[in-house]
Amino acid sequence: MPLLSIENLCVTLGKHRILEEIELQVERGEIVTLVGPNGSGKSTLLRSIIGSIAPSHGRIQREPGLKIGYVPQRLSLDPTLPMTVERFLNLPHRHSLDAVAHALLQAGIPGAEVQQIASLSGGQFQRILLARALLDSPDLLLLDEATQGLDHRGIADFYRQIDSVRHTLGCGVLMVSHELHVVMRASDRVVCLHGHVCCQGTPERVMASSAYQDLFGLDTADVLAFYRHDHRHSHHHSHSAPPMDDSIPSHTSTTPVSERLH
Ligand SMILES: Nc1ncnc2c1ncn2[C@@H]1O[C@H](COP(=O)(O)OP(=O)(O)OP(=O)(O)O)[C@@H](O)[C@H]1O
Repeated sequence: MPLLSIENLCVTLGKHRILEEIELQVERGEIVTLVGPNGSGKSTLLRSIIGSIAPSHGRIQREPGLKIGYVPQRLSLDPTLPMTVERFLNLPHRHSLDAVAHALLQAGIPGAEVQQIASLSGGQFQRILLARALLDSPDLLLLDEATQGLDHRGIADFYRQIDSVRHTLGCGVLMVSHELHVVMRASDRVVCLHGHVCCQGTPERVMASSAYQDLFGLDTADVLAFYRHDHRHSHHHSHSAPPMDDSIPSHTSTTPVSERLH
């Protein structure tokens, strides 16, 4: 049984139908990324999965006992409020010192317990949010644009951490991202959303689909070229600096693309 199975999900907010007939599954150990233009319903879908938005139709089946870790798109804290990382991670429930230390390690920011939240950089704070989501060893990790505001290196590091976490925990990952270049390297499967699922499948197949190209336009060719650049070969550099390779190993899932054109 998949960790998560969504069938014919429809969501209406106010008078507007935001999501239409969504079909989606996430298996243990896979990274699935939702891409789509602004307002296409990505956050709404994640919020439906965590149960904060009720579907108007369809169903969301979770593996029995499924533990979900969620990194929201935005979390603003009052910067004048003195609060250590440890205290923040113990809200709303207390965790053991060991559990906090372990989550920080898994999130790639070990030993940050005593730091003040207000003193953290954007990238460090994103890792604290990731640590918070990892505290209960989730079976499914949901990330809503967790890398927004990070620079190129920070984004690559963050996705590398996610890849490591899914191997260590064996969890499934469903994430929303606008960073198409990185997404295509970091995901096993990509789901292109525009109110409905336009297409889904392996990154390369999704990028080659006309539904995806209609949504993302001409830039697609560049992304595809980037993705196809095979980093298993070696680079020859004439200088001693390390190669500028922020890539995350691509995966070889053979999931076929499914496509619906509207
Ligand atoms: N509580 C709400 N009531 C009414 N409409 C809402 C509500 N929340 C979101 N919407 C609308 O639902 C649509 C989808 O929003 P959502 O945040 O899911 O999109 P998104 O794909 O995550 O966008 P972005 O990439 O900009 O974050 C938008 O048109 C938004 O205005």
